[in-house]
Amino acid sequence: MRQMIIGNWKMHGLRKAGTDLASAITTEIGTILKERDVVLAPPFTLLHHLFPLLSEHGVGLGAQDCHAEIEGAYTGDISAGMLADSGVSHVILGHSERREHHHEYNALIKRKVMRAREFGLCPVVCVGESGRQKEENLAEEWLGKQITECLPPDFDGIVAYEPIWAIGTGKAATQQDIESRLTFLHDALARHLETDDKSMRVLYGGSVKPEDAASILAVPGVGGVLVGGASLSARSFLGIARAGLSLAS
Ligand SMILES: O=C[C@H](O)COP(=O)(O)O
Repeated sequence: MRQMIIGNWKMHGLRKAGTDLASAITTEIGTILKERDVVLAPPFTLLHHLFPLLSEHGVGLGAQDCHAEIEGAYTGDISAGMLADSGVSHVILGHSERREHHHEYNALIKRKVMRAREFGLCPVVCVGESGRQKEENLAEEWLGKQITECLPPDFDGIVAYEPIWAIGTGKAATQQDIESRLTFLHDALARHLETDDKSMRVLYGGSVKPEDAASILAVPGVGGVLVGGASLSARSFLGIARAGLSLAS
């Protein structure tokens, strides 16, 4: 399975800075794309603007959320159809920052996942436990619930394991922690989707940096990484995207 590297810019990037960042990344992405898939998820305001550049270089365009309804009186919201119309291929759903600041819950995320599929978008569904749940040994119960409640039975998208305690803290989970959680998630997915196929892409996200990317990407079962802060610099994002690859320059 090809690994996927997604850069989630979150609420960063005015037009000039975003264009410069995307240009610096696409200029050097060619050899990386021979071995890995790369998606950039800028803020909504840059989607339409960056689509031509990214598509010309084979980089996917990701959004950071969509509404669960097709259209309607939802001031400030963006529909899955609008994303598809702007060239978006992937949409991040259920990120812990959306769950926290926009009170998103599993049943709503599931509706968004189904809507995204309806419009041909690949959902990247985030799951992850809090520090407290980890300490109290409740992580697996929580992750299992997120899998069964967020994903429809015919789910064919991507899951991103993002422990909340690792996001934006500068301290990624250990290789052992990632491996054991990913084993759990692959099993939970197979049970929920009633399949023996455990090759679904499950990404890791949470303080991934160029210096530890190779070891994270080498963990068995890791389908790639979802990168936040380090995706805001071309140098660090490219460092992560090429980590562990033996690329002829
Ligand atoms: O979507 C990305 C994750 O929230 C990780 O963010 P981070 O790399 O800044 O910790």
